[in-house]
Amino acid sequence: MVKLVLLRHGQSIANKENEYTGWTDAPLTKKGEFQAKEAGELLRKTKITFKQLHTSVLSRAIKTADIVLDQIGQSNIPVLKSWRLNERHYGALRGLNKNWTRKVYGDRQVALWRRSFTTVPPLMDETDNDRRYHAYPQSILPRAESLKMASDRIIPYWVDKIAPQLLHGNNQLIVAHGSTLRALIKYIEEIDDEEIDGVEVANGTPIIYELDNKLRIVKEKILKSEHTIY
Ligand SMILES: O=C(O)[C@@H](CO)OP(=O)(O)O
Repeated sequence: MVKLVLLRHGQSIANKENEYTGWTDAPLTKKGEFQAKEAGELLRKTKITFKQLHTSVLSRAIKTADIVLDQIGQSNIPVLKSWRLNERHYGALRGLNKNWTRKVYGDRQVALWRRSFTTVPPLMDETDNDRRYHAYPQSILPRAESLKMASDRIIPYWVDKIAPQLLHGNNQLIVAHGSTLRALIKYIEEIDDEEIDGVEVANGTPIIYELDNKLRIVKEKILKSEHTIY
């Protein structure tokens, strides 16, 4: 049985400040580094050997991945980084405090922005002018994304880079972001559009799937530590 592990990065400075983050490159806090280390320790005990690690181009995920690989003694494996695994783009909301937006726009609007499948946050005027995206045409870079839009750029990555590896029996580790992982969980577990708003992914908490040769779930386990907070 092949194994797929999903892991959300440790706490970032923006998580700590309760700010919308998306593609903002917020670094890990000390607590975030600790959570990554703890996730690595939990994974080491499973003795899973990975063939590849997939992550985004955002430093909170890359740093978490580095810490985990070090902890599990597998820093030698290939690490693939793709903007397709970036967090969902929060558009003009990024940098704003979530509680402040609740006061100004109301709980219902904030719940839609944060957890609905199709609601698009307010657009930024321009796409991100950051050199890590310069190789891509403006037309494919978002100015804000619903979870559905994020899913539409994440699933092709799954189909091209992850599923073929799993079908060859190669265990895969994905270190990414709350909504990137919600999109993948929705796809893997075939969760309805209306039900996905109830799915939360905690920082630094590995989710292990055992999959059969058609990539159907045989077993799922969440490795919680005593510090896991949803
Ligand atoms: O701000 C963000 O980018 C995400 C993840 O931290 O937050 P939320 O839980 O609101 O989708």
